[in-house]
Amino acid sequence: MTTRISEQPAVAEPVPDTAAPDTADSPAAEERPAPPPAQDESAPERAGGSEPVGDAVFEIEDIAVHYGAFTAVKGISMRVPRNRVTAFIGPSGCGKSTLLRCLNRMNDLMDATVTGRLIYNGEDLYAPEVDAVEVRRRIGMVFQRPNPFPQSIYDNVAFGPRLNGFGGDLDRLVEESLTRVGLWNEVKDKLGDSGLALSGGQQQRLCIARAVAVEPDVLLMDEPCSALDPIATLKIEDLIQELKSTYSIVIVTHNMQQAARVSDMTAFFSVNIDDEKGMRTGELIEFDRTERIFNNPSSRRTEDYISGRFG
Ligand SMILES: Nc1ncnc2c1ncn2[C@@H]1O[C@H](COP(=O)(O)OP(=O)(O)OP(=O)(O)O)[C@@H](O)[C@H]1O
Repeated sequence: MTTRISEQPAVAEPVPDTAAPDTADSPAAEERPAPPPAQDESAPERAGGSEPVGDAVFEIEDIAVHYGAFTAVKGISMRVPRNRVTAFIGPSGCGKSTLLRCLNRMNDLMDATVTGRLIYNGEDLYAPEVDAVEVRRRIGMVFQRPNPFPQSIYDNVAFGPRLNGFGGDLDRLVEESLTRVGLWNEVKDKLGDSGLALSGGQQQRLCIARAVAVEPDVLLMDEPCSALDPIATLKIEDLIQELKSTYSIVIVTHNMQQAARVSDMTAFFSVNIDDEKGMRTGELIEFDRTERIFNNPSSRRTEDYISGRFG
């Protein structure tokens, strides 16, 4: 049974690196051929809008996000399936990261107003009694740039559990978390070394280990490979495939091949330009199985974007 977030004790969450610059995805990663899309018959069909989806971790209902007078996205309705990888793709500025940040109330930390309804495990994520800090523990986030704390590898992973008052075997939890992300063998003899001394790819896996150490329900990833080389990117993509048996994952990516490789469902967003008001507002164009989005999209706008006719 799902624990209600409004019943959870308050804990703190790792500090995000929201100032990370955009970097292009690795060209070599782009060149790797996409594997045949998964034929997962249990994946929901047509999960956008009001269409039913088997088991949704998030039900997004007519969400809009405003930064002051500027409306960044509006009219977003979709149901994000549990224990699947859902990719957000679309041109720069269409609001992918903005929507992602709604899913763990990270937008609360910015000057953003969220309207509409966002249901997480059957509960209104924005209800007054919901503790936003607890939300960010249960819904972890990984950022573009690896952002380990300037502490030891061990302490990076132990940080969240310690804050939560974890009373179990911390050494074991650290080992399990690092094993989960395929980092244990690489770091087991230098757990006291700084997390900042690791390579970029190792740092990103350390950040994922830090996120999973507090046993979240959902992992949000905002272009997690954009600062990594092709080998490190491949490791993170493999890791995402492994983690989805335990977590629901939502990933923002500029890399369409990456979306095709790692995700079960893909949401394509675009920008609606109102020249009269000078407004550029993001909107959801299509949300469907990844296979369908890439092979047989319903919308011409999706097709144009996928085929590179519009960027
Ligand atoms: N903190 C903020 N304050 C004001 N405006 C913002 C803020 N964050 C994003 N925006 C604006 O909201 C719109 C959507 O931005 P967002 O970063 O969500 O898009 P995106 O699709 O993730 O873009 P990209 O692919 O370039 O990262 C943009 O016009 C952006 O300038």
